[in-house]
Amino acid sequence: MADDHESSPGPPTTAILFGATGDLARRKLLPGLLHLWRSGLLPEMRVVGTSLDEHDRDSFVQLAREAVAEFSSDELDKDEFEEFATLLHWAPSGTEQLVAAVKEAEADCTQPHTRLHYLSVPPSAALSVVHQLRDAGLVEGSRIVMEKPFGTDLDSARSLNASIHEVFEEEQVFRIDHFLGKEAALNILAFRFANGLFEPIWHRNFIDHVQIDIPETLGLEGRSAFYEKTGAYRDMVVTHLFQVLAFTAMESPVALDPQSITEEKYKVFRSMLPIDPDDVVRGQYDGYRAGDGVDPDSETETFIALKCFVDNWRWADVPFFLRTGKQLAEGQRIISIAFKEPPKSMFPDGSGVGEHGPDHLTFDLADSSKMSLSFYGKRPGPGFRLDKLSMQFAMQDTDWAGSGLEAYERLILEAVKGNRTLFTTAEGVERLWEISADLLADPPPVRRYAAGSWGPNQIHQLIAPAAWRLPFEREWRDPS
Ligand SMILES: NC(=O)C1=CN([C@@H]2O[C@H](COP(=O)(O)OP(=O)(O)OC[C@H]3O[C@@H](n4cnc5c(N)ncnc54)[C@H](OP(=O)(O)O)[C@@H]3O)[C@@H](O)[C@H]2O)C=CC1
Ligand SMILES: O=C1O[C@H](COP(=O)(O)O)[C@@H](O)[C@H](O)[C@H]1O
Repeated sequence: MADDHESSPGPPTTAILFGATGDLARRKLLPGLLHLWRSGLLPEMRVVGTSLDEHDRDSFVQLAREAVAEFSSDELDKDEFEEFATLLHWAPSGTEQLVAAVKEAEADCTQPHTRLHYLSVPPSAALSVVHQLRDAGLVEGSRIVMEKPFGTDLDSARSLNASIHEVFEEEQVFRIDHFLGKEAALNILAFRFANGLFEPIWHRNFIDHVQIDIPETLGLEGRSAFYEKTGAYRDMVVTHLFQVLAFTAMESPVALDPQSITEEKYKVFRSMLPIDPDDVVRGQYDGYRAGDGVDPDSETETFIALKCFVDNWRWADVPFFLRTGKQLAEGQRIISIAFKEPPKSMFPDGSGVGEHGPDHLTFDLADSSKMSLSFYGKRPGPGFRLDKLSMQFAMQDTDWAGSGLEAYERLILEAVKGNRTLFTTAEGVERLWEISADLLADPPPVRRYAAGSWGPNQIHQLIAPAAWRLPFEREWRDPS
């Protein structure tokens, strides 16, 4: 990342999209590839789509046209679709058909293309695709993007990694976690390591606790059969929330390069204590069991809140509270760092100090980054009455508004360039399953919660005497 700035174009690329008719491909990958091509970041591109569906080139182009019309946020991308369509090819299922389609796609190319195999398929299909690529002779010099979840526990993750390594070198494997491609997540690194202000207080002497809170309002429309085997812990925590935790907790990397960042993240994972099932609240929203493909007695959690610890010199005894779930009251993605209260207060009882929780710093991981520093200040007027005030920053309010790449676009570009900085490694993934073993073996009971609520009541005991920062007492200020 340091040498190869993201604004430089990637090499000529053939993106081979397995699962090209699926939800992720339609919502993110096809619009993202079009955007990368149109913006000149992947100017020499071919796309080969494939899935188990019966398609040909024309019907695939039509599917991509509809996907772009529905999901692309950039009107110009929509306008230029027809030219992009000439770069699309379809491979009917079968190894020979795949080889033929890649050959056809690259027939008019004047330079060698980097082949990027994107496995946007259900986890159960991933290994068969890996073996198909081996049989098709499409492994050498290529890169492979693997979607989460990477296994369902330690044994399955080890076995999946071992099987992948029989075909691909680890350097060719890009395990994607799209939260690591979010502009706002990367801004945590900038904020922490490009400024002198906060890093000196970024540890247990000054920080009381950390919250990583990602409630979602959406339910499981069309995904309940997949989700029933996955649940909130595997879908969100062992993936996105722990990765975000690593960015928040890691030591300063030696450089902005894959090895340095990966080393520091892995040190965080190694320092994490095993998740104690007594520190976990699981929930399931009313109505989940009626979903297609869901067991009527399902114990799958659609909500999880937990307390965990990074047991190193910087963070020993500082609780990290994580929460995420479906069908909750609000959709938010925040990290909130709560500072310790002053040891003594000169302010008399009733002055308001501490009444609204600790002073804290909040990062909003929404597509356009926001940050807020909440602190106590004096209310204007007679006497000495204190209230919570805040300094807020919104990227949307700068000249850079709208110039970022969407997370999948950034990660596809980095994978094509062979830059592994923002991807997870086999050992990192395995360590996260290792600390999850006690919880997976002995999960606490699933408690019901009403759709549209904030989850089961037990979440308040989990975090007491602190309180969840969400729902916010005050809204983010509208920058405009
Ligand atoms: N959807 C999302 O928002 C996110 C998804 N992911 C991950 O992305 C992956 C895909 O998810 P999603 O798009 O939602 O799933 P879908 O079920 O919507 O799509 C899966 C796609 O894979 C195809 N497929 C299934 N088996 C094979 C196979 N053996 N060879 C080739 N293609 C195959 C399906 O084809 P057919 O329809 O013909 O069966 C379909 O096109 C999963 O690993 C998921 O965990 C990760 C983050 C977010
Ligand atoms: O990977 C996943 O992420 C989404 C949330 O991602 P976002 O970028 O839309 O916030 C989540 O809804 C989904 O269940 C999960 O599989």
